[in-house]
Amino acid sequence: MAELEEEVERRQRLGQEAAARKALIARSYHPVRPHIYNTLQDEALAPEFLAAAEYSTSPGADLEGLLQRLETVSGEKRIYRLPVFTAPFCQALLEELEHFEHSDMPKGRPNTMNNYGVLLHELGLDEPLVTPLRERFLQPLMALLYPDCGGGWLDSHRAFVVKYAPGQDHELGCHYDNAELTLNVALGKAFTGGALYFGDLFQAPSALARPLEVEHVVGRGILHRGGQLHGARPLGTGERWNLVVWLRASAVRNRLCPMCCRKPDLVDDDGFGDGFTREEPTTVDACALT
Ligand SMILES: O=C(O)CCC(=O)C(=O)O
Ligand SMILES: [Fe+2]
Repeated sequence: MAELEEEVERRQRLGQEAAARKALIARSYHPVRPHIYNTLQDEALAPEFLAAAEYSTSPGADLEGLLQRLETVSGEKRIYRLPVFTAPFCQALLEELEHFEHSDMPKGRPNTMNNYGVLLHELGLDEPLVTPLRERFLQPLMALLYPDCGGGWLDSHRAFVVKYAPGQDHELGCHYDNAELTLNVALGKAFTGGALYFGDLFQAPSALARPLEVEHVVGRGILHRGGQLHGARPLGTGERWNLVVWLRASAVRNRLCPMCCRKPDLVDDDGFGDGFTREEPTTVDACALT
């Protein structure tokens, strides 16, 4: 019980501590690639990603048409893949993240399973990079791919970078995300191993019976439902940095918390918090299992 109480208190402090780190970083951190902090430009995005997003916003766009513009990794598990950023943008983002990692700035870690990596909102990258990525590009794509999981109702996110390297974290246990939908982009560097494995939705009876192995491809992003059980195999060689964006739809999660599967009991928090809102939920067609 004491351990549990301590964990509850730790989680209650997270929002305030993150806000304090963000303020300190904004005051004293000097980026090495300042252009990363400018508003996201189309030039940073892979042509395939731009084309898929543009198609998704065009009149008459449908799922079948979109599926011709991206790779279906598993139709049954509804896992898809497509290039997201250009190689030079991946490189610049990696250089910036590595520079920050080596700085003496305070760092909030992505979650209890990752001891390295960075929370993008603490670095000040939410407003210029992740929010436009979600609103302009991911939302139309996700609305066609996952209309039943809030894909058309995304209104917040939690974005972070996970890092695996020799002597640091090297694998990730099986889990489901605190997200309706997830984008996971392999930024680099060069590595072997580290494949993702996917089971079924976590509510399914034998959800991890026959996992599907999915190798990362540098520059490409994997799209999946947050509730799909998954983990990362051990890193072989090299260093792996991935950008993970947990996408949230308050219209879905306000009704049922995706972590505890109960009606949420809310407390105030800073920023996006965990993506819940106090507004009357919009009516969406969501399946309780997704
Ligand atoms: O290591 C990876 O690429 C997966 C990361 C992940 O699933 C997560 O952070 O939620
Ligand atoms: Fe995950």
